[in-house]
Amino acid sequence: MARLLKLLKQGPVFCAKYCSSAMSVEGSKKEAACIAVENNVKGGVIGIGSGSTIVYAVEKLAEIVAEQNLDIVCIPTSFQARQLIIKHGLPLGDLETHPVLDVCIDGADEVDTDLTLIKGGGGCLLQEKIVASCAKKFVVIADYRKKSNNLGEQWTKGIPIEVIPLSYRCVEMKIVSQYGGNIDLRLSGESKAGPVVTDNGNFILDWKFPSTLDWKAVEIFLNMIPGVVENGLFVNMAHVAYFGMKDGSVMTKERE
Ligand SMILES: O=C[C@H](O)[C@H](O)[C@H](O)COP(=O)(O)O
Repeated sequence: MARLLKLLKQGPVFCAKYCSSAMSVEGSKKEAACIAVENNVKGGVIGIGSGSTIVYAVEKLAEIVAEQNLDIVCIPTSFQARQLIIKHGLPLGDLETHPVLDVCIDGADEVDTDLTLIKGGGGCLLQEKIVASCAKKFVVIADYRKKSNNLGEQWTKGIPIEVIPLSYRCVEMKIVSQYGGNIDLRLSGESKAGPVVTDNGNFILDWKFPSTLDWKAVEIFLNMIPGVVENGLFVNMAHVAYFGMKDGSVMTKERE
């Protein structure tokens, strides 16, 4: 109890839930997702992110919509998100009919102390960034492995960059000549020979950057390269992050 009281006094970083048992990664994703949905969904237009953590958020959303008879519309950020919404019988909308969202909830690959994010580990960064940019509130849900002091400490696969296929070599060269590091074209692996093709028909480059950089400047630089469609840096977008911690607590961090 003393520990809980201490956590509650930590300003914008506080413990929303506490229990003493050790938590698995999946358990911590679920805790973060459930608390985030409980605290941020009151009805309205909801952006649904992509990845494994959002699955728990959609389950919780379906539960509270049924319990409280909430009036919502869900806007997907990917093929996967659309399928999740349909699977749970939630109302499906799009940005054409709902260009302003009340809240968007999504996972992240890494979250630094400024709530700058790396996203796109699952290749969905483009639609995720579009949908999040239309939301009045962008809520991030993540397990404890995603929380870091500096980007690159936890997520070592690099910043995903979605590119028009014919441009990928030129984009690689321009990034490396400006900032260094190294870049891999993301490949499909065993499921198919050749590159990953995104929901939008593009390729993904994964840029292992050499050091901590001015992320806003990097984001702008990347998006100015002809052929780049979007990059996985989300700067000044997240309003709040919920981290499921190893001890079963959920830590909340608001953007200052
Ligand atoms: O492209 C994928 C998305 O950006 C995901 O939100 C991100 O990779 C986090 O996914 P997960 O919740 O599976 O860790």
